[in-house]
Amino acid sequence: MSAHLLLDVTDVSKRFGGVQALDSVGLQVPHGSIVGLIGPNGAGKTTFFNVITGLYPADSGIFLFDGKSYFPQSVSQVTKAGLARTFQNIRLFGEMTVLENVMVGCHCRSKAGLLGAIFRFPSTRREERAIRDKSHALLAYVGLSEYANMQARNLSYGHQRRLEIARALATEPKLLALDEPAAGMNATEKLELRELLLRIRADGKTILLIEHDVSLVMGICDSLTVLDYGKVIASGKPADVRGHPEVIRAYLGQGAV
Ligand SMILES: Nc1ncnc2c1ncn2[C@@H]1O[C@H](COP(=O)(O)OP(=O)(O)OP(=O)(O)O)[C@@H](O)[C@H]1O
Repeated sequence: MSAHLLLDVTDVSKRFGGVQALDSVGLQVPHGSIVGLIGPNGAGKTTFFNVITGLYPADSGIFLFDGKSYFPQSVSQVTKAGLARTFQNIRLFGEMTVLENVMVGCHCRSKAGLLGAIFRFPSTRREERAIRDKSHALLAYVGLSEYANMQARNLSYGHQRRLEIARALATEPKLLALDEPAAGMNATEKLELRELLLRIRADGKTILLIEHDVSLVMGICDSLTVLDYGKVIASGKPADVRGHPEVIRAYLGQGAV
């Protein structure tokens, strides 16, 4: 494994009945980069996310994260290892406030156990205050401070997507995996998202991105991997992938060249 790779997976396969959703897929994500995973509907992108984040067991595959073997067998193990994700269909706690949603993310790094929660030791209270402060800082980072006390379900769609990113960042990930973060956003929200993703990379995080917005993907990704029917059909720099005949045939179409 190359030292500059944060995520290095090879030969990942996953079958659902008669559908080979992933067929010997390999994908490498260098530290500090934004890597895009693209392809037509049903190509296997979300399945790949589900496998690397422990939602679905892979049928086979070799998984290396930050130089170590890792086995994505449960979401909590994967989060602890330093991989956080968002979902194509937003999964916030709608009845909780915006701030509380981020605090939930912080709790996976907290030390207080059940006894601390019941007896409210001074150390537990100190930790709670720190979590609250950190959550406010994260809301400021994604531009949602003014909505901290609003119920999450009342946020606009674009803001809900930003909140999901803040909650994922709260787990202190090395790798942030985003599943179609621009879906349903208007042009202004997409521009703001682009700036946010570039800032996250500039601040030293690594991003793996599924996204159908071709101009966003081409504009911010350092490299791309393209899936079609569960197989990698191309990977490389955006400019090279854009002109790849298989990618044009399967996904981009002639108009994109
Ligand atoms: N839980 C599941 N059970 C059965 N089949 C599934 C399951 N999840 C995905 N599939 C199938 O696996 C294939 C890949 O689906 P997947 O959702 O990973 O594609 P995708 O590239 O993310 O598509 P989209 O861009 O539409 O989100 C599809 O044929 C899909 O129907």
